[in-house]
Amino acid sequence: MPSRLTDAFKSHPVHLHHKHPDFSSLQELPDSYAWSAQPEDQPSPEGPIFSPEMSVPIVDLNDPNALKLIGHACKTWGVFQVTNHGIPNELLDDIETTGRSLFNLPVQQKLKAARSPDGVSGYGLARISSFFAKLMWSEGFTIVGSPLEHFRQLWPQDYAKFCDTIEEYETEVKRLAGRLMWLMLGSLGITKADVKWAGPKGDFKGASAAVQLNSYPTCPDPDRAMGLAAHTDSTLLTILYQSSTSGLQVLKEGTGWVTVPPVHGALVVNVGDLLHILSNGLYPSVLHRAVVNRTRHRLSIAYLYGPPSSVQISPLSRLVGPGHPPLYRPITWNEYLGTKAKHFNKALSSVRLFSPVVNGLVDVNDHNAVKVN
Ligand SMILES: C=C1C[C@]23C[C@@]1(O)CC[C@H]2[C@@]12CCC[C@@](C)(C(=O)O1)[C@H]2[C@@H]3C(=O)O
Ligand SMILES: O=C(O)CCC(=O)C(=O)O
Ligand SMILES: [Fe+2]
Repeated sequence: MPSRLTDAFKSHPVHLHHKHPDFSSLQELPDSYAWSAQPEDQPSPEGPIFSPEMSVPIVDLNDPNALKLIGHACKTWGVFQVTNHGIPNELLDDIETTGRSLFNLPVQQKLKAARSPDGVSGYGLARISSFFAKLMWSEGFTIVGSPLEHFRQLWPQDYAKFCDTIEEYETEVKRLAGRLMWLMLGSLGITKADVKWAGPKGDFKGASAAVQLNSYPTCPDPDRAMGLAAHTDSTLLTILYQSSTSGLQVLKEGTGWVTVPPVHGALVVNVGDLLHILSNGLYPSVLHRAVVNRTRHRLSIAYLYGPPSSVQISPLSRLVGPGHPPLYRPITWNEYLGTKAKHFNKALSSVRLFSPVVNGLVDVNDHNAVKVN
């Protein structure tokens, strides 16, 4: 039987020994949450620099040039924002309300739907927490497929309306993800005939995905705290709704951390590790993180989109040839998630066929796991 996304961590359970925090009771930042500043976090002596080249591109999907603009954004940034994407603002408001209702529940209630160490779905700390000595100022809730089972535990009387919202969002965002896949692949000259696992209609019907609700409560000392530590996503692509509070930052080579400002109704799309592999390294899987703030409880909703979980992903043959050897070995999404659970930010280099140093190639995705303290 082919494996499912829900089986991804069966052989790589992630044990988090941290207590689940009640953020609202913390008036001061406990030492366990105090991250020391990294050199790249220091403000530049000239102050913040703003210019169009320094901003994550915004692409209007109705623009006749969208394909080209997306290709350029993927190559230079690995991330862009989209407008006119077809997901109604009312649905974005509804999913934000659902997320807020969930995270506003008492901790003991949320823990009724806790994610198990070898499971994917449920409430808990970010999976990558186990790689860091310090705790992140956030909590998350992961949903794969139907949220029914967990939502019944959270709201025994009231779960139906919340389930409907999530399911409606999953339908809409899945359609958008398929459309974005063809725009991102199309910008590399890839056609439907090149990607057999996208299905006969090219609709990525068997794709797997997770909805990740992230909550970043108000923080008494935001400059020393970290919402979600720097990471790349183990996906083909991720679609993020970051509501109206900023917090998402992406690392731009040569510039440093760049804030992605919330644009009303826009969604952030980033290249994930598996699209980096498919593109044979042409599109970087962008390193990103979330910072927190003193006065606003920030919510973000990520749609983590990947291939059917047992399809072998490898550099597309059209992008491989003399002078362009395949840079990565084939790997399934489930196997890759296991590799990420073990190696975190070194997961991509662990599936790389050629060492970037030995071959004189610079791998923009050769990030080291940044352990703080
Ligand atoms: C499919 C998945 C990707 C993810 C692990 C997960 O099973 C569901 C949660 C995802 C997430 C969201 C926050 C950041 C991240 C690194 C994490 O800890 O959980 C990603 C994982 C990932 O992309 O590797
Ligand atoms: O909250 C954010 O802005 C980032 C969330 C994120 O990176 C993720 O869920 O993978
Ligand atoms: Fe992410």
